[in-house]
Amino acid sequence: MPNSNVLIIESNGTRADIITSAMQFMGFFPQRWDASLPTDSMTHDWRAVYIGGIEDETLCDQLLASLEVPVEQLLVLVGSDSPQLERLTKGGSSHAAQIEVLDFPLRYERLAEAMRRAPTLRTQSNPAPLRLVGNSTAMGRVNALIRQVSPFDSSVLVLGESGTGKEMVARAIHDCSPRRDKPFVAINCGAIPAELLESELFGHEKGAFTGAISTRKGRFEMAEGGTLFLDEIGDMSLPMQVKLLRVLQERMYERVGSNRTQRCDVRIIAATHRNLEVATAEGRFREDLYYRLSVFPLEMPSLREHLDDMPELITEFNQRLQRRGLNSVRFSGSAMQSLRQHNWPGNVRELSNLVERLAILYPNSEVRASDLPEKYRGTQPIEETGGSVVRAMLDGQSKTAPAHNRHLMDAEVLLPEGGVDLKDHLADIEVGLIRQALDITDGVVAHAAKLLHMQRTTLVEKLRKYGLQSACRSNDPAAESGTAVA
Ligand SMILES: Nc1ncnc2c1ncn2[C@@H]1O[C@H](COP(=O)(O)OP(=O)(O)OP(=O)(O)O)[C@@H](O)[C@H]1O
Repeated sequence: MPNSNVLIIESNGTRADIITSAMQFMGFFPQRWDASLPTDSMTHDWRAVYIGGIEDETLCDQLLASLEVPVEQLLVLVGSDSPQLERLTKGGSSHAAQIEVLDFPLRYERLAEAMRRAPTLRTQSNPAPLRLVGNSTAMGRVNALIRQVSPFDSSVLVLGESGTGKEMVARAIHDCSPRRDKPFVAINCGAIPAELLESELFGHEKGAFTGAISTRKGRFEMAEGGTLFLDEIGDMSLPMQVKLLRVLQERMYERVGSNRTQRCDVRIIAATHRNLEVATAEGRFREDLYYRLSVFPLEMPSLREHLDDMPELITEFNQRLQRRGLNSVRFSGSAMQSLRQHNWPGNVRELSNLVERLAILYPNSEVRASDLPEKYRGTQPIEETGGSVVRAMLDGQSKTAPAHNRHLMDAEVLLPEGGVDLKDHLADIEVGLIRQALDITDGVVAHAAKLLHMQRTTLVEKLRKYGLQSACRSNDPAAESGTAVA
């Protein structure tokens, strides 16, 4: 299995089956170790190894060594009754990196939590890293700042609305820095309950608190030599802020339950969508910590401020979909015009989600303005005016459009600032009006044709051209593709 990323070393067949299925369910690619496998068939993109019933210490160490993954990049899961448990958790094995102990019967949530601790691998076989896209002036400024700050160890504070790419920037800084071959570890300070955050950040000793069944490394230790990304720092509790400040000042910390002080060499990049100056003024964020973190502030533009990057961002998201084996999607000129008018409160993440949604609805096809979900259709004057005229006609039960209303339609057509692809735009209007006519006439093609002042046969042709047969009544012959209707 060339894509295997979790190695299962377990002599008990039932146990091996359980772990393998759970890993597959979580989207990993487990491979069961088999003594008959040549060792070189096992050099893959390993992320974790499960060690269960294996008696032979030397073989266990040899297997770990053969994985060819730097120790700090490997999660070692050990069965609580494994013959290797004591040796591994006491640090007797020179290979053990991050260790998680699993009890049986296995609980899915426990396994999922343990797997979330698997450090991101940075091996040559890793999938292509995500690209930070953008040639606009605003993104050009961001890229220049990334290049300027990367070579140094200064703390960076990335500010900006949700979904603007703050985490991507943090990764980009790490990837351009001399620490690039060391781990990049991210933690969302807002998502972890305050009482657990300390042990998440600094680790804990076995027995430090109820549930601390084994010694565990914290994120600082996992990021040693590399970069620690503290997301949503503005949500950190005040007592935790004090502890973090001490690490930033002294570069030292203790695991929870230990009085042994550990030194750390970690670059800090923090991010928040909150206004930390206001939080500081209101006493919710320590001023001294704020100044420590914001040595180099980097403000991310909202998507509204770099709309020119939208085509390139869409191309990037399509490529990401294709890498996941999904379809891509195209946008017509008028659909792009509509998207430019949207406010994008969720920023680039919202755009990425929209592209994925439309790629599922319109696989490998072109999305027109009228196909967009309603809130993205913007204020395309032509379509909206057309729609309101037809609705007004029907509200008044009139079958013909008064001349002054037609004039009103013409009067409200405004040429967008950047010009318009006229053919495309007119097709959009046509599709929009046909859809509305069918809607109003309950899909009866003859009635819709009358409303549109055209021959029924002409409308049937258009329905075929635009693939709108499904909008007709199912017993209307026009609904059947390829049916010639006189
Ligand atoms: N310039 C960009 N180029 C390519 N992808 C981007 C860019 N900016 C954001 N993205 C994508 O948008 C999504 C959100 O980005 P990211 O998680 O970095 O945002 P964030 O600001 O950290 O969000 P939050 O504040 O919610 O944590 C991700 O899928 C990311 O890959």
